[in-house]
Amino acid sequence: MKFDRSVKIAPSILSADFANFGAEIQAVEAQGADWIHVDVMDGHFVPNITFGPATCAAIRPHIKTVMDVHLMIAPVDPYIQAFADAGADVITAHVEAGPHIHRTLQAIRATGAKAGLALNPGTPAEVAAPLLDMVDLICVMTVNPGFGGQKFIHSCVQKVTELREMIGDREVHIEIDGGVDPSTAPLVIAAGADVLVAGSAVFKGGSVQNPVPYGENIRAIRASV
Ligand SMILES: O=C(CO)[C@H](O)[C@H](O)COP(=O)(O)O
Ligand SMILES: [Fe+2]
Repeated sequence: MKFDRSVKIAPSILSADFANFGAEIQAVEAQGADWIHVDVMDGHFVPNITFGPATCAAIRPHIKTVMDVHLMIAPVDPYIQAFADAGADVITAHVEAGPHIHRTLQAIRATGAKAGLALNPGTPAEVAAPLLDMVDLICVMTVNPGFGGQKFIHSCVQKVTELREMIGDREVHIEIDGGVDPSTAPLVIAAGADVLVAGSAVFKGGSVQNPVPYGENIRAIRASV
């Protein structure tokens, strides 16, 4: 996976048809998705449950681009190798999910996957400062994690500005996750983000049988920035 700073749109399959992940992924990629964002929730770190490494392994052959796995689970460390074996290109863990984020990031990189660090809306940018040389991506949550379709929290935009400044010329992506649509995307891109996760804003109005709205929705976000 080569680093580049261009704007990337990563549809979250949290808003896809759970009985049809393979076809949904192929549809959004055909309609212009740059990465595929995969939300793993455990009903403990967040109040919702999605799926685990077996589902990730099953959908992997359908992804031609980048498999971006967002782990909303605690603990994280016992499961890192399983998600790497499932074919994740990026594995993102939350700083709030345990006491040893430094060890977690080391363990992710040791698998060969890119290491992501996610920050909840209530977590300040400064927590990332000692970790900047250990991360390939910082995921700024712009909703409280657990559900799709929530409202973007505007106070998080300032955090993106602070992180962009802290990152300097390091090759670290800033990803925005939650409530991204054509009205909020320009705010975070202007602040320095380059990866836009979007679930409801990409999948709305379309289906595997009628994927054209997926393309329209992706193009609307791209055109807005
Ligand atoms: O991590 C997530 C929720 O915890 C999802 O990636 C995020 O909410 C995307 O959904 P939407 O674009 O509908 O807000
Ligand atoms: Fe996510």
